[in-house]
Amino acid sequence: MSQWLLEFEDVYYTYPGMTQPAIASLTLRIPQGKRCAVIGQNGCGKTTLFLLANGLYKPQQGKIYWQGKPLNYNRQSLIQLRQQVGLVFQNPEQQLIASTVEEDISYGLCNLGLSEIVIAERVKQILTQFGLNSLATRPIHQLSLGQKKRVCLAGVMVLQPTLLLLDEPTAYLDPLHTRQLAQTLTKIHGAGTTILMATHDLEWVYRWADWVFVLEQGKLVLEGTPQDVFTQQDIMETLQLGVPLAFELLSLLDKVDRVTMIEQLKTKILHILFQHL
Ligand SMILES: Nc1ncnc2c1ncn2[C@@H]1O[C@H](COP(=O)(O)OP(=O)(O)OP(=O)(O)O)[C@@H](O)[C@H]1O
Repeated sequence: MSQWLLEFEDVYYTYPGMTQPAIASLTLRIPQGKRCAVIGQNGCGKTTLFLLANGLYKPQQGKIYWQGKPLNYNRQSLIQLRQQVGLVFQNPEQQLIASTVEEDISYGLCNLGLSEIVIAERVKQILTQFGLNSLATRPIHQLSLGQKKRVCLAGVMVLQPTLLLLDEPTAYLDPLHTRQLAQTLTKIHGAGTTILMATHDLEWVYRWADWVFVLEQGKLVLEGTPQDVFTQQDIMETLQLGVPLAFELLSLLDKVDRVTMIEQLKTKILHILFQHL
């Protein structure tokens, strides 16, 4: 099997009525088994990339391949693709459609034509796995935002996707729920799912990702390990993205020679901290 799960080859996508493409000449390959992050300024095309990746949008030019085969846009192929490429939207309100938690989680399984017994079993397992048992029969509108986000992730993971796409999953989460999400994603990745996350949280990217894609105006401008990408500090500053504070402070240690005084180091660290305010 190819080492690439999903491949974009010179893809263009322009929204109806718009003149500028949201995705332009995009060539990008998602490596199997990795924790990938896609970063870039607001409006650089991250969400559009995801909507193309699971076939909700069709490129006007270029090709997208899933496991080496070009995407097919007939109904049956798209149902299969969306089971394998799970997308968690940034805003849970766009994703949650049923009235209760367990109904919502079972919705996607019903589309796969599974028996009621299998569906009930899979829903039960995922409710337990995501700590949602006490909320199973709760109306969706009564949940907190953090709980809704967890239900969205459970509703996608119940389909056992090969690739999980997460659009800004840490947005609006408090530190506790951000840590819980990190633990959940570690388990999901450990069980064999490749993950691609869009985020503005560079500290998270630095600690979490194996591979980073940097987009600008719908194009891939940089990719590599977090270390490789953030070492291109000039490019990251030109793109107005900057680099993670942790990276910058740790890089400082590499530059310090033995004779540099501690006081000088402290001054430099304070200077960097102020730049990150
Ligand atoms: N429905 C739409 N109709 C027209 N233009 C759109 C639509 N959705 C997005 N766009 C435009 O497409 C471009 C890419 O938007 P997209 O939402 O993919 O960016 P993004 O990187 O996800 O942004 P953010 O970080 O703010 O979530 C932007 O210029 C945006 O204005």
